Amino acid sequence: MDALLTVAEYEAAAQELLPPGIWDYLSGGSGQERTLAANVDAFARLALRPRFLVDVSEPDLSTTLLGARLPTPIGVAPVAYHRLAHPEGEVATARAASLLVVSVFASRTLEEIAAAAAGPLWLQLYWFRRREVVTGLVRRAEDAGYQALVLTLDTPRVGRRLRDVRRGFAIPAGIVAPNLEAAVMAGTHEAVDGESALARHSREQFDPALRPADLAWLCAQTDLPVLVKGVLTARDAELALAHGAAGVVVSNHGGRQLDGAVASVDALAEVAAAVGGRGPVLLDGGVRTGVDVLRALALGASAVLVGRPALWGLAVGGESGARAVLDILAAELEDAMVLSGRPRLSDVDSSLLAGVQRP
Ligand SMILES: Cc1cc2nc3c(=O)[nH]c(=O)nc-3n(C[C@H](O)[C@H](O)[C@H](O)COP(=O)(O)O)c2cc1C
Ligand SMILES: O=C(O)C(=O)c1ccccc1
Repeated sequence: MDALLTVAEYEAAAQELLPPGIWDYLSGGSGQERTLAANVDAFARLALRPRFLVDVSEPDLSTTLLGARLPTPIGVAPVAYHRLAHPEGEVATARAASLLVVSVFASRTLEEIAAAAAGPLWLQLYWFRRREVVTGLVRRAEDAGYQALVLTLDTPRVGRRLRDVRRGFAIPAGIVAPNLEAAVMAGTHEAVDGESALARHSREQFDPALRPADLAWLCAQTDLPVLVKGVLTARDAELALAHGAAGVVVSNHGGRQLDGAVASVDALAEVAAAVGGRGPVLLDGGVRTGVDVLRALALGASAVLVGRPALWGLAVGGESGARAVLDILAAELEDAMVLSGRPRLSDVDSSLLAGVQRP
């Protein structure tokens, strides 16, 4: 087989390899999948304005995020159950990633992942009704050396993902979320009529009454920085920072929650302006090339996260497949920085984009 050269080629190879039900869970979105498609399409509409007569002989992709030096501004978004893609699951991803946001629904323990990790780990949390589940995870993350927490705001319940509803999707027996006690996980393996097992589970276990005061309470439980994920408006960025958040992840959950929500890259400039340098602004959703990474940085992102692309790499080749996908994105980003006359990330701003208001 010829080497796979693009994320799109990994996507096609992963689809060949994975059972259809797992493929649909990983790749699908909610509703008509309009936001899923919009995330990718919105990037393609952002045209670049290269400049020349700039010394681009030493491109530098490195950056600092929450005090940690990273070789590239590309991390892995929190995705549940990496063992759906590969038996080693998150341990393989952690070896490949320079920044991994571990899902609270990870299929390996926080400690196993920490022992394997090549770079910083952050732990993503949902707002469980049983608050002691949240605080217990915060303690474990601190003890295992995780460097930040990420509270996902966009999931008061799991969205209607019609592919999963039609298949009666449930997590296969044998793949578990070992960081959550069995009582909290009840029902995730049983198909139900008219709803995916995860959607039903989320209605039972997630507290949909999450308010700003709860975010402030979570921040007070820990010295770790707490980022909020799922921000699409200046209003929510401001509220979150005012209640203790250290940064935000601009995201629509990869088009899996509110179908019709704005493409994440189209929400980025508004959110970055509201944050105004008070903390990092990450973006996820639809990043499929290094040029997409550059576009997000130009609109104010401090770094980007990729969700599905990492899982496609994992499905194709475990640790080395995940690494290959991240290496493709980094190589494409370097190429785009050199060819656009922006050899350092500090050179990347909105002057790179056609038709974007410049300060
Ligand atoms: C299979 C799958 C599982 C996910 N699980 C979680 C999760 O447990 N927690 C979370 O905050 N986001 C979760 N997400 C959303 C991702 O963190 C991220 O927002 C999204 O995948 C980014 O879009 P992309 O896949 O286009 O890169 C999941 C996404 C996918 C595809
Ligand atoms: O599938 C998802 O996108 C997700 O966020 C989730 C929610 C609950 C359990 C597992 C994953």
